Amino acid sequence: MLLCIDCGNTNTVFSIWNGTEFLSTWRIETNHKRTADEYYVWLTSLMMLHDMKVRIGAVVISSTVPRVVFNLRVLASRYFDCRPLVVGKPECLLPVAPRVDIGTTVGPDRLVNTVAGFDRHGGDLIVVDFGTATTFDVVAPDGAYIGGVIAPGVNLSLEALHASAAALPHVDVTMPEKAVGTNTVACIQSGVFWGYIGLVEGIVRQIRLERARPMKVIATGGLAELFEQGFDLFDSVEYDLTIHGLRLIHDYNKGLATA
Ligand SMILES: Nc1ncnc2c1ncn2[C@@H]1O[C@H](COP(=O)(O)OP(=O)(O)OP(=O)(O)O)[C@@H](O)[C@H]1O
Ligand SMILES: CC(C)(CO)[C@@H](O)C(=O)NCCC(=O)O
Ligand SMILES: [K+]
Repeated sequence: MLLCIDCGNTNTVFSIWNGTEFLSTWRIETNHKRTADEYYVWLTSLMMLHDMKVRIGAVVISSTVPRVVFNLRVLASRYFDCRPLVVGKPECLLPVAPRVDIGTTVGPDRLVNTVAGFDRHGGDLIVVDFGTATTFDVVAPDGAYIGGVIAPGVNLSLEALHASAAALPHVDVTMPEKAVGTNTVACIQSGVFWGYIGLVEGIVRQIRLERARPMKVIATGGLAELFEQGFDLFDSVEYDLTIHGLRLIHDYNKGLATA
Protein backbone atom coordinates (compact mmCIF):
# COMPACT_ATOMS: atom_id res chain seq x y z
CA MET A 1 0.00 0.00 0.00
CA LEU A 2 1.06 3.54 -0.65
CA LEU A 3 1.12 6.21 2.04
CA CYS A 4 0.61 9.72 0.58
CA ILE A 5 1.66 12.63 2.78
CA ASP A 6 0.68 16.21 1.92
CA CYS A 7 2.38 18.55 4.33
CA GLY A 8 1.17 22.16 4.26
CA ASN A 9 2.26 25.07 6.41
CA THR A 10 -0.73 24.53 8.75
CA ASN A 11 -1.82 20.90 8.40
CA THR A 12 -0.41 17.61 7.20
CA VAL A 13 -2.68 15.07 5.54
CA PHE A 14 -1.94 11.33 5.47
CA SER A 15 -3.87 9.08 3.13
CA ILE A 16 -3.50 5.38 2.32
CA TRP A 17 -3.95 4.13 -1.25
CA ASN A 18 -4.66 0.42 -1.63
CA GLY A 19 -4.13 0.30 -5.38
CA THR A 20 -7.77 1.05 -6.16
CA GLU A 21 -8.95 3.68 -3.71
CA PHE A 22 -7.92 5.82 -0.77
CA LEU A 23 -8.86 3.94 2.40
CA SER A 24 -8.68 6.82 4.84
CA THR A 25 -7.50 10.40 5.14
CA TRP A 26 -6.17 11.76 8.41
CA ARG A 27 -5.02 15.24 9.33
CA ILE A 28 -2.46 16.40 11.88
CA GLU A 29 -1.10 19.85 12.64
CA THR A 30 2.21 20.46 10.87
CA ASN A 31 5.09 20.55 13.35
CA HIS A 32 8.68 19.99 12.33
CA LYS A 33 9.51 18.83 15.86
CA ARG A 34 7.23 15.79 15.64
CA THR A 35 9.39 12.68 15.53
CA ALA A 36 9.05 9.60 13.34
CA ASP A 37 8.00 7.61 16.43
CA GLU A 38 5.24 10.09 17.22
CA TYR A 39 3.91 9.94 13.65
CA TYR A 40 3.95 6.16 13.81
CA VAL A 41 2.05 5.93 17.10
CA TRP A 42 -0.57 8.37 15.82
CA LEU A 43 -0.92 6.57 12.49
CA THR A 44 -1.14 3.06 13.93
CA SER A 45 -3.70 4.18 16.54
CA LEU A 46 -5.94 5.50 13.78
CA MET A 47 -5.46 2.35 11.73
CA MET A 48 -6.41 0.20 14.73
CA LEU A 49 -9.46 2.34 15.43
CA HIS A 50 -10.56 1.76 11.84
CA ASP A 51 -9.71 -1.93 12.07
CA MET A 52 -7.24 -1.55 9.21
CA LYS A 53 -4.58 -4.18 8.79
CA VAL A 54 -2.45 -2.81 6.01
CA ARG A 55 1.21 -3.06 5.15
CA ILE A 56 2.66 0.16 3.84
CA GLY A 57 5.39 -0.50 1.33
CA ALA A 58 5.83 2.91 -0.31
CA VAL A 59 5.65 6.55 0.74
CA VAL A 60 5.28 9.73 -1.33
CA ILE A 61 5.63 13.17 0.25
CA SER A 62 4.89 16.75 -0.77
CA SER A 63 6.04 19.25 1.81
CA THR A 64 5.85 23.02 1.73
CA VAL A 65 7.84 22.97 4.98
CA PRO A 66 11.34 21.66 4.20
CA ARG A 67 12.19 20.90 7.84
CA VAL A 68 9.49 18.28 8.34
CA VAL A 69 10.83 16.09 5.56
CA PHE A 70 13.65 14.75 7.73
CA ASN A 71 11.37 13.07 10.28
CA LEU A 72 8.99 11.86 7.57
CA ARG A 73 11.95 10.19 5.85
CA VAL A 74 12.85 8.51 9.14
CA LEU A 75 9.22 7.36 9.48
CA ALA A 76 9.39 5.74 6.03
CA SER A 77 12.73 4.03 6.53
CA ARG A 78 12.31 2.94 10.16
CA TYR A 79 8.71 1.73 10.07
CA PHE A 80 7.92 1.01 6.43
CA ASP A 81 11.36 -0.03 5.29
CA CYS A 82 11.31 2.18 2.22
CA ARG A 83 12.84 5.32 0.76
CA PRO A 84 10.11 7.92 0.26
CA LEU A 85 9.61 9.77 -3.00
CA VAL A 86 9.77 13.50 -2.20
CA VAL A 87 8.18 15.90 -4.71
CA GLY A 88 10.56 18.67 -5.69
CA LYS A 89 13.70 16.56 -5.17
CA PRO A 90 15.71 15.87 -8.34
CA GLU A 91 15.04 12.13 -8.17
CA CYS A 92 11.27 12.73 -8.27
CA LEU A 93 10.32 13.28 -11.89
CA LEU A 94 7.18 14.98 -13.11
CA PRO A 95 5.31 14.08 -16.31
CA VAL A 96 5.90 17.64 -17.59
CA ALA A 97 8.56 20.03 -16.24
CA PRO A 98 7.40 23.43 -14.95
CA ARG A 99 8.21 26.45 -17.09
CA VAL A 100 9.21 29.25 -14.70
CA ASP A 101 12.13 31.65 -14.20
CA ILE A 102 15.51 29.98 -13.81
CA GLY A 103 16.31 29.42 -10.15
CA THR A 104 12.67 29.50 -9.04
CA THR A 105 11.49 26.75 -6.75
CA VAL A 106 7.80 26.04 -7.19
CA GLY A 107 5.95 24.87 -4.10
CA PRO A 108 5.60 21.07 -4.31
CA ASP A 109 1.88 21.32 -3.48
CA ARG A 110 1.42 23.47 -6.57
CA LEU A 111 3.29 20.97 -8.75
CA VAL A 112 1.15 18.16 -7.36
CA ASN A 113 -2.07 20.13 -7.92
CA THR A 114 -0.96 20.79 -11.51
CA VAL A 115 -0.42 17.08 -12.21
CA ALA A 116 -3.76 16.16 -10.61
CA GLY A 117 -5.71 18.94 -12.32
CA PHE A 118 -4.24 18.09 -15.73
CA ASP A 119 -5.05 14.41 -15.24
CA ARG A 120 -8.70 15.16 -14.52
CA HIS A 121 -9.36 18.15 -16.77
CA GLY A 122 -6.53 18.55 -19.27
CA GLY A 123 -4.69 21.82 -19.83
CA ASP A 124 -5.76 25.47 -19.96
CA LEU A 125 -6.65 25.14 -16.32
CA ILE A 126 -6.44 27.27 -13.19
CA VAL A 127 -6.21 25.40 -9.88
CA VAL A 128 -7.18 27.49 -6.85
CA ASP A 129 -6.02 26.07 -3.49
CA PHE A 130 -7.38 27.63 -0.29
CA GLY A 131 -4.67 26.64 2.18
CA THR A 132 -2.43 28.71 4.42
CA ALA A 133 -1.94 30.78 1.29
CA THR A 134 -4.50 31.04 -1.49
CA THR A 135 -2.68 29.91 -4.61
CA PHE A 136 -3.60 29.90 -8.27
CA ASP A 137 -1.68 27.46 -10.44
CA VAL A 138 -1.86 27.93 -14.18
CA VAL A 139 -1.61 24.75 -16.26
CA ALA A 140 -0.62 24.97 -19.95
CA PRO A 141 -2.21 22.84 -22.70
CA ASP A 142 0.65 20.31 -22.38
CA GLY A 143 0.21 19.99 -18.59
CA ALA A 144 3.14 22.20 -17.55
CA TYR A 145 2.91 24.46 -14.53
CA ILE A 146 3.61 27.87 -16.05
CA GLY A 147 3.16 30.16 -13.07
CA GLY A 148 0.36 31.62 -11.05
CA VAL A 149 -0.57 33.70 -8.08
CA ILE A 150 0.14 33.56 -4.33
CA ALA A 151 -2.27 35.54 -2.13
CA PRO A 152 -2.57 35.51 1.66
CA GLY A 153 -4.80 32.72 2.92
CA VAL A 154 -8.26 33.42 4.30
CA ASN A 155 -7.46 32.45 7.89
CA LEU A 156 -4.12 34.24 7.69
CA SER A 157 -5.87 37.49 6.70
CA LEU A 158 -8.27 37.15 9.64
CA GLU A 159 -5.40 36.45 12.05
CA ALA A 160 -3.43 39.40 10.70
CA LEU A 161 -6.33 41.79 11.39
CA HIS A 162 -6.71 40.47 14.93
CA ALA A 163 -2.96 40.53 15.60
CA SER A 164 -2.35 44.04 14.29
CA ALA A 165 -5.48 45.97 15.29
CA ALA A 166 -6.03 46.23 19.05
CA ALA A 167 -9.83 46.53 18.83
CA LEU A 168 -10.42 43.73 16.30
CA PRO A 169 -11.35 40.33 17.72
CA HIS A 170 -10.53 36.92 16.31
CA VAL A 171 -13.30 36.01 13.86
CA ASP A 172 -14.04 32.78 12.00
CA VAL A 173 -14.68 33.06 8.31
CA THR A 174 -18.28 32.63 7.18
CA MET A 175 -20.58 33.94 4.48
CA PRO A 176 -22.18 37.09 5.91
CA GLU A 177 -25.82 37.93 5.34
CA LYS A 178 -25.03 41.33 3.92
CA ALA A 179 -22.03 43.27 2.63
CA VAL A 180 -22.78 46.13 5.03
CA GLY A 181 -21.86 44.86 8.47
CA THR A 182 -23.62 46.49 11.42
CA ASN A 183 -21.16 45.24 14.05
CA THR A 184 -17.40 44.66 14.15
CA VAL A 185 -17.57 40.90 13.59
CA ALA A 186 -19.96 41.28 10.65
CA CYS A 187 -17.72 44.00 9.16
CA ILE A 188 -14.66 41.75 9.32
CA GLN A 189 -16.54 38.77 7.92
CA SER A 190 -17.77 40.92 5.07
CA GLY A 191 -14.30 42.23 4.33
CA VAL A 192 -12.78 38.80 4.16
CA PHE A 193 -15.64 36.91 2.51
CA TRP A 194 -16.53 39.46 -0.18
CA GLY A 195 -12.88 40.40 -0.48
CA TYR A 196 -11.96 36.83 -1.42
CA ILE A 197 -14.91 36.46 -3.80
CA GLY A 198 -13.61 39.58 -5.56
CA LEU A 199 -10.04 38.37 -5.39
CA VAL A 200 -10.87 35.06 -7.06
CA GLU A 201 -13.09 36.71 -9.71
CA GLY A 202 -10.53 39.41 -10.45
CA ILE A 203 -7.52 37.13 -10.66
CA VAL A 204 -9.31 34.58 -12.84
CA ARG A 205 -10.51 37.35 -15.18
CA GLN A 206 -6.99 38.76 -15.46
CA ILE A 207 -5.40 35.35 -16.10
CA ARG A 208 -7.97 34.62 -18.82
CA LEU A 209 -7.23 37.98 -20.46
CA GLU A 210 -3.49 37.33 -20.35
CA ARG A 211 -3.79 33.80 -21.69
CA ALA A 212 -6.37 34.94 -24.25
CA ARG A 213 -8.18 31.60 -24.13
CA PRO A 214 -10.90 29.91 -22.13
CA MET A 215 -9.52 28.49 -18.89
CA LYS A 216 -11.35 26.05 -16.64
CA VAL A 217 -11.15 26.83 -12.92
CA ILE A 218 -11.09 24.13 -10.26
CA ALA A 219 -10.77 24.62 -6.53
CA THR A 220 -9.40 22.61 -3.64
CA GLY A 221 -8.60 23.17 0.04
CA GLY A 222 -10.75 23.28 3.13
CA LEU A 223 -12.37 26.64 2.42
CA ALA A 224 -13.21 26.03 -1.24
CA GLU A 225 -16.72 24.96 -0.27
CA LEU A 226 -17.42 28.25 1.49
CA PHE A 227 -16.67 30.26 -1.65
CA GLU A 228 -18.44 27.82 -3.91
CA GLN A 229 -21.94 28.24 -2.47
CA GLY A 230 -24.13 30.34 -4.69
CA PHE A 231 -21.32 31.74 -6.81
CA ASP A 232 -20.18 30.71 -10.21
CA LEU A 233 -16.48 30.86 -9.40
CA PHE A 234 -15.41 27.27 -10.07
CA ASP A 235 -16.15 24.55 -12.59
CA SER A 236 -15.61 22.04 -9.80
CA VAL A 237 -14.39 21.67 -6.22
CA GLU A 238 -12.18 18.67 -5.49
CA TYR A 239 -10.95 18.13 -1.95
CA ASP A 240 -8.84 15.11 -2.85
CA LEU A 241 -6.89 16.90 -5.59
CA THR A 242 -3.49 17.05 -3.87
CA ILE A 243 -3.64 13.48 -2.61
CA HIS A 244 -4.72 12.31 -6.10
CA GLY A 245 -1.71 14.12 -7.59
CA LEU A 246 0.65 12.49 -5.10
CA ARG A 247 -0.59 9.07 -6.12
CA LEU A 248 -0.17 9.93 -9.82
CA ILE A 249 3.39 11.16 -9.29
CA HIS A 250 4.25 8.02 -7.36
CA ASP A 251 2.85 5.81 -10.14
CA TYR A 252 4.65 7.85 -12.79
CA ASN A 253 8.04 7.45 -11.06
CA LYS A 254 7.43 3.77 -10.35
CA GLY A 255 6.54 3.26 -13.99
CA LEU A 256 9.81 4.91 -15.04
CA ALA A 257 11.79 2.77 -12.60
CA THR A 258 10.37 -0.49 -13.92
CA ALA A 259 10.30 0.54 -17.60
N1 LIG B 1 -16.03 26.89 7.37
C1 LIG B 1 -14.78 26.96 7.81
N2 LIG B 1 -14.40 27.93 8.66
C2 LIG B 1 -13.15 28.02 9.10
N3 LIG B 1 -12.16 27.20 8.75
C3 LIG B 1 -12.47 26.20 7.91
C4 LIG B 1 -13.78 26.01 7.39
N4 LIG B 1 -13.76 24.95 6.57
C5 LIG B 1 -12.50 24.50 6.58
N5 LIG B 1 -11.73 25.24 7.37
C6 LIG B 1 -10.30 25.09 7.64
O1 LIG B 1 -9.66 24.77 6.44
C7 LIG B 1 -8.51 24.01 6.75
C8 LIG B 1 -8.35 22.91 5.76
O2 LIG B 1 -7.82 23.47 4.62
P1 LIG B 1 -6.51 22.97 3.92
O3 LIG B 1 -6.10 21.65 4.42
O4 LIG B 1 -6.76 23.14 2.49
O5 LIG B 1 -5.51 24.07 4.33
P2 LIG B 1 -4.66 24.28 5.63
O6 LIG B 1 -4.46 23.00 6.30
O7 LIG B 1 -5.28 25.37 6.42
O8 LIG B 1 -3.37 24.86 4.97
P3 LIG B 1 -2.09 24.11 4.41
O9 LIG B 1 -2.56 23.06 3.46
O10 LIG B 1 -1.35 25.21 3.78
O11 LIG B 1 -1.49 23.54 5.64
C9 LIG B 1 -8.70 23.42 8.11
O12 LIG B 1 -7.65 23.82 8.94
C10 LIG B 1 -10.02 23.97 8.59
O13 LIG B 1 -9.89 24.48 9.88
C1 LIG C 1 2.71 29.19 -1.65
C2 LIG C 1 2.73 28.01 -0.71
C3 LIG C 1 3.03 28.45 0.71
C4 LIG C 1 1.32 27.39 -0.74
O1 LIG C 1 1.24 26.26 0.05
C5 LIG C 1 3.75 26.93 -1.18
O2 LIG C 1 3.39 26.46 -2.42
C6 LIG C 1 5.16 27.48 -1.26
O3 LIG C 1 5.82 27.60 -0.25
N1 LIG C 1 5.63 27.80 -2.49
C7 LIG C 1 6.95 28.26 -2.78
C8 LIG C 1 6.97 29.39 -3.76
C9 LIG C 1 6.23 29.15 -5.06
O4 LIG C 1 5.41 28.22 -5.19
O5 LIG C 1 6.46 29.91 -6.01
K1 LIG D 1 -3.11 22.12 1.10
